[in-house]
Amino acid sequence: MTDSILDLHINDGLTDEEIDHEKNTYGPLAEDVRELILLALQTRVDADDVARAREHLAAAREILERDRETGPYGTRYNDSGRYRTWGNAVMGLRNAIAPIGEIHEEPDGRVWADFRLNPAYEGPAGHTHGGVTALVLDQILGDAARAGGHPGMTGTLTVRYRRRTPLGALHAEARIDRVEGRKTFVKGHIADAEGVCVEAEGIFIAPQWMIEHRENLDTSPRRE
Ligand SMILES: CCCCCCCC(=O)SCCNC(=O)CCNC(=O)[C@H](O)C(C)(C)COP(=O)(O)OP(=O)(O)OC[C@H]1O[C@@H](n2cnc3c(N)ncnc32)[C@H](O)[C@@H]1OP(=O)(O)O
Repeated sequence: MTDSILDLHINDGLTDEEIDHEKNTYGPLAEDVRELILLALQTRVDADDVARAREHLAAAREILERDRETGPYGTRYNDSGRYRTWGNAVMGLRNAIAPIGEIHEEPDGRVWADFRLNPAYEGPAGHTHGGVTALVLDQILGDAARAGGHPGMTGTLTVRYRRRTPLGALHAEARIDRVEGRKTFVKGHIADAEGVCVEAEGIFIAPQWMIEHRENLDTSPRRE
């Protein structure tokens, strides 16, 4: 387990220009697929049109499969310190299910994101699935720990659902509460326009392997 995490931290030697090219090539593809996920849920066209659309999708899949990787994306970086976690389930640029585009880090340690959850994230009718809000909070709280200089794995995440979280425009934020040795305690929440919907507290623990290999890991503020 430990080795596989370190094995997936790879300096792939790309130039900044090559990274920008990849970003401009594959980012819009993920956007299109994100839109397709919603369309699969919402389209009302008839069976013939669905069949026709599926033929086009099969053709697109055939093109995309001509040259592909098979494993997880991991964390990739280059010599100028640009870290890419583009497969990340919450904010990966190339991951069509990732609901967050950008997570901001403030000098005072606050980490935040404004994002939208469309109906593909539904749990209770018309509202956000509780597992999705927990997913977002795990990432935001973990990022607050990392941005504050205390990266760790989630040991415990305690989530309190104070009221139903609507779909649509949401805001998430977190900051470090305290640090006790290898354990970092982080607090955060998700809010809609009316106020806080979900609160969370996380304990992020730096395992020994992470401390030993810290200089090679994803602790850079220049993560994208
Ligand atoms: C960095 C970018 C942001 C990433 C955001 C996404 C975050 C994630 O989703 S991470 C994935 C989910 N988490 C995991 O898979 C973690 C799996 N678990 C582990 O790897 C280990 O159990 C880990 C790292 C949590 C603790 O392992 P280890 O370092 O061996 O702990 P150990 O030496 O037993 O205990 C150290 C301290 O932590 C405490 N502790 C151990 N496990 C936990 C836990 N699960 N919860 C709370 N405290 C714990 C111990 O009591 C001990 O405390 P003290 O020092 O006061 O006695």
